[in-house]
Amino acid sequence: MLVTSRLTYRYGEGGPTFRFPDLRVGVSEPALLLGPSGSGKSTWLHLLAGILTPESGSMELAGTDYAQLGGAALDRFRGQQIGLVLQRPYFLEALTVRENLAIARRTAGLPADATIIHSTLEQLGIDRYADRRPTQLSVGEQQRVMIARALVNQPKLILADEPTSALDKVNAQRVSDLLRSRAAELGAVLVVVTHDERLRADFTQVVELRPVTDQATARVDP
Ligand SMILES: Nc1ncnc2c1ncn2[C@@H]1O[C@H](COP(=O)(O)OP(=O)(O)OP(=O)(O)O)[C@@H](O)[C@H]1O
Repeated sequence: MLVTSRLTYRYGEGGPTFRFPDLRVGVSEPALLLGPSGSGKSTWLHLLAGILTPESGSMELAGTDYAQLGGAALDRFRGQQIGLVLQRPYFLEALTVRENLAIARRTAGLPADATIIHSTLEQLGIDRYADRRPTQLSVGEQQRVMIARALVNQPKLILADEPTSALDKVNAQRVSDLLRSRAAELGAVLVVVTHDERLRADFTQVVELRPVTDQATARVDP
């Protein structure tokens, strides 16, 4: 369960304060955070990912308020508990797909477990690309490798930032299906941030940010 309360963030002194809606997201209740450009979606995702530190508020995952963590403790928590999927793939290009996943595990202080790496690639239908470099794959295949890397540490929270915006309808649906089915299998909470309205029907909770600059408010669909 991910539970956030009264999260706020401000870019520098004098900048607008973003006040984010409280979230309560359980396993098998994936949440979609929608909002137009500039409404603060990426800011929100970066807070949830522990990349930005909130000005105030709490974020609790598996009993830990990680808004209170910093330094090495936050790095370890993020590496082991949170899997991040971004809009555009980025990889260590000199390394193979398999090696990219191994690095993701080692960076989080986990052993590079060949069995887990293989089964993660297999579940995403990309085990045959394990020894290729990511640049030798299509954009859609790279997207699946990025999802595999986000899942390889078996995180408790999967966050995805605009994972489908650059994809056509068929591939967008495939990515949405993969994220939801893998999250359910791992017993992980899934939160997707997007302006892609096509995803709305796939998600249990939809939270909308309004395009306001000094205060972000939301409507929560039951
Ligand atoms: N580093 C920064 N310094 C100051 N202001 C910033 C910074 N990053 C973002 N902002 C501002 O905060 C607001 C929200 O940005 P954010 O990227 O979170 O929006 P978004 O909803 O994700 O937009 P998009 O869909 O276009 O990516 C924008 O007005 C943006 O200009």
